[in-house]
Amino acid sequence: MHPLIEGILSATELRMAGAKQSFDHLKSRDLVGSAISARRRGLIPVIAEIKPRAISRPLRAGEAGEIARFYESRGACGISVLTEPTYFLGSISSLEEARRSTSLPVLRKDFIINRKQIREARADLVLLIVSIADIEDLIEDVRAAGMEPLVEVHDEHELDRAANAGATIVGINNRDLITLEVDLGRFEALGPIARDIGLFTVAESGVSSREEALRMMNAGADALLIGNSIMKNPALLGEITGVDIKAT
Ligand SMILES: O=P(O)(O)OC[C@@H](O)[C@@H](O)c1c[nH]c2ccccc12
Repeated sequence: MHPLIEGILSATELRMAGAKQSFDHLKSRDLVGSAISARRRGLIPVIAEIKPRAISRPLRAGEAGEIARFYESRGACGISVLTEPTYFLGSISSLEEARRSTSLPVLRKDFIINRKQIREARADLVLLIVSIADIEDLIEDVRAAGMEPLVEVHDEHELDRAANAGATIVGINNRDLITLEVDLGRFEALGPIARDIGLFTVAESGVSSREEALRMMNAGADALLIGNSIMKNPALLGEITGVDIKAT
């Protein structure tokens, strides 16, 4: 494992020792339905990520809500919010703000390794990374809390594990968690296999143009997850989804 990821995991363990557990059971928002409706409107379905690390500073109060509303206006079908504070500069309050500010399904992006973390915040989807977590148990915990797991895989072995554990939405990460390098060929190799077994597939990481987005769609992606490029240049999102800005 990359030393950075190891550092994040130990910081997470420490933080969780004193974490609060608050939770409401409001109705969950449906990512699959939202992605399908985006496609019906002729848009590329993008889960747009709020990722403070990409701009090298934590967000100001209110900023996560503003970004979420902007993403919604540019045709996003979902919002992803990094909540990991130590390296990614994220926060639970950004997640709550983003969810309050739009009606889109919101994905909590963090390094979830225990069930306490799952009940820390209300999201619609929770990322579970096969290579770091005991997903066989955590998938059930996420569903018991009224949310849906988005299970992240990097290779065929992890994909099998996700499918056997009951995942229905999988994220195929183009970024290698050991070298942190991006290769869009990873989704092209694994996406079709995941689709063939009936999973909803999200192509994660490394997309920074309409062409690259189309490349992932041609490989069978049901949705894309994009962070860095749109945090740095938010106007890019409308180009990628294909939204008609004049109509918004
Ligand atoms: O910023 P990018 O290259 O567009 O990637 C977004 C998203 O896929 C990436 O942030 C991500 C994918 N899996 C993760 C797990 C933890 C933290 C972050 C991630």
